[in-house]
Amino acid sequence: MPNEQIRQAALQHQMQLTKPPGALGRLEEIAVQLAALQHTLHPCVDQVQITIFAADHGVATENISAFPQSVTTEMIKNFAAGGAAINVLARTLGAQLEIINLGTLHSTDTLSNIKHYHLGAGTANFVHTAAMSEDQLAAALNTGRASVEQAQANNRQLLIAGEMGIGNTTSATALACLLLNAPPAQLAGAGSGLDSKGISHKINVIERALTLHRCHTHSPLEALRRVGGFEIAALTGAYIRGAQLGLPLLIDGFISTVAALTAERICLGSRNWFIYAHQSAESGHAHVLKALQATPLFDLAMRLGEGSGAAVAVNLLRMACRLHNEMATFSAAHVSTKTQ
Ligand SMILES: O=C(O)c1ccc[n+]([C@@H]2O[C@H](COP(=O)([O-])O)[C@@H](O)[C@H]2O)c1
Ligand SMILES: Cc1cc2nc[nH]c2cc1C
Repeated sequence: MPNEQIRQAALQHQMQLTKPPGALGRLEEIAVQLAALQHTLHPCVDQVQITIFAADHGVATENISAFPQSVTTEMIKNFAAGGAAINVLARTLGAQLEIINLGTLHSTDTLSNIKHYHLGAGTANFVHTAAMSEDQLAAALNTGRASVEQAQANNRQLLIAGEMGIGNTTSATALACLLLNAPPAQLAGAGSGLDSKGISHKINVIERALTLHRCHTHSPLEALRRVGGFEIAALTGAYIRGAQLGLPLLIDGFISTVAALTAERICLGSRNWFIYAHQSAESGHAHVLKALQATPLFDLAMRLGEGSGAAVAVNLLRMACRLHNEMATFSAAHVSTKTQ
């Protein structure tokens, strides 16, 4: 559990800093939350791990994305070459970046700076059958779990687990519909760029899938197996393990938040370790955040994924920590707050 005594002490410390109490708004909340999560009065997020899980989705053959499935593989090559948004952000932050391919249609095996776990050439098309077998689900969850254990062994202070996979907003939407008992029309959005006709078709595809799976889905794990993706399961495993190990987890956009909700449903209390970076432009994100009682830090109308919104939030967290740790107290600065 987050340390309640430290949380109270950190709150007290904020009250003594040379500013009107509360004047640094959510920066104060962040510092206090990180203090409680890290069990220290001096929170710090200098050492950041960013892990991106990538995979393909069988449901992409239903024409539910603005981009062809081959883009997943092409983007993994781009990650390997250092040219994607998350590469730039990770370099800016001095963060460790790890890319894990869990199973794509086309092989990326020749790329030496990518980790490969070939669970299949993407998931099965969940309009017709379960997306994953029991073994594939277990392997994907384990991959996420192992990546977090390695991050902890490397003394990382903050984890960002992100994703890349053409079609994964359809998978994440179907999963959120099952977990929240919500209709697809409420949660489905444009993903990487569908127009309104494309969104209507996407809703129809998800409705057909839910008709097949709903009555067989009696647990969040089974929902994940039936309509999830390899990378969404890896994210879920990473979030559960991060919470178990007591590592603060910075959550990115729509797909990441659906995985965070899945983690919370599988392992109650996981969400105590989540910090929500941003409100994605993907329309279903607001609903999923609400279900987690989450208020993200900012809304920049981003909808990229690959952990990018979370990466943008890191410097806010760092500034919150430094303000908490380095500002003078009223007594140290000899500032009297007594009115005449
Ligand atoms: O993170 C988000 O909120 C987000 C919203 C829309 C799209 N994406 C990214 O776009 C891809 C999925 O879009 P789509 O339309 O193919 O389902 C996938 O690689 C995600 O990382 C991500
Ligand atoms: C080009 C592109 C880059 C991405 N990064 C994460 N999701 C993505 C989707 C597309 C289409």
